[in-house]
Amino acid sequence: MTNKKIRSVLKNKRLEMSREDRDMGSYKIQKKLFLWISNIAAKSLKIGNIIQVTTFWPMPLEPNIIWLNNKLTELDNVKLSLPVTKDSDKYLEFKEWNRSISLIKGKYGILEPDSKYIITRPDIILVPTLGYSNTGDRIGYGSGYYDRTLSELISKKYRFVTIGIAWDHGLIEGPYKAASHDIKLDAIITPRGWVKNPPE
Ligand SMILES: Nc1nc2c(c(=O)[nH]1)N(C=O)[C@@H](CNc1ccc(C(=O)N[C@@H](CCC(=O)O)C(=O)O)cc1)CN2
Ligand SMILES: Nc1ncnc2c1ncn2[C@@H]1O[C@H](COP(=O)(O)OP(=O)(O)OP(=O)(O)O)[C@@H](O)[C@H]1O
Repeated sequence: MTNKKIRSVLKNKRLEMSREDRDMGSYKIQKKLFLWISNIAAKSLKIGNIIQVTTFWPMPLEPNIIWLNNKLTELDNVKLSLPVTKDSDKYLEFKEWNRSISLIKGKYGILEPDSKYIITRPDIILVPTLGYSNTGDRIGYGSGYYDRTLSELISKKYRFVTIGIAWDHGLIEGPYKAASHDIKLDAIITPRGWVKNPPE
């Protein structure tokens, strides 16, 4: 199957989810992720480190992680940022977000921070993921924003952990042949749990 075909199959499966499945699934993802991130934050707090977490503001059919985003603002040593698309190129910028920074509609109707401060070195990146394999391959909407942005961070030798956030049905059946530009996710979480375990 081509990536285009996989995308359309997965988008249809996503459309077929009931409101209850979406709500319960989002709840499970957020609960596990909050536990994982707050554990890391607690360890880092002891050594006085701040954790930069790049999350995303969900689109209507994606796992709804708004509760998580708000909850993470309560952790003292966690700083959040959200992806912002630019008109000039297809790289994402990660802009600082907290409860006193308002969100404004950007491209594709996605909410983005109304802030000027760009985070260049995230520690943890939550990546919206439409399709995935058990070994961390990822399919997004096909514009390559995350592949481009992550490969740039890797080329700068920055160290960070990527967590794909997906629905259970996003598992790609059969062998998946990744493109050379595809960046593997370090871990993937779905309502059922971790598909690929995160480090630590
Ligand atoms: N919540 C969220 N934020 C994100 C992304 C994402 O996938 N999800 N992105 C990931 O790169 C970036 C924005 N890039 C995007 C690229 C393409 C489409 C897109 O093709 N949208 C379809 C409909 C999507 C859907 O079916 O829900 C469209 O507009 O027709 C959306 C976002 C950064 N922010
Ligand atoms: N590092 C890169 N440099 C230049 N172009 C890239 C890079 N990564 C991906 N692309 C281009 O982006 C396009 C989309 O890639 P791909 O189909 O892998 O997207 P995706 O991972 O599904 O989408 P997204 O990251 O937007 O959610 C392709 O045409 C690809 O050539």
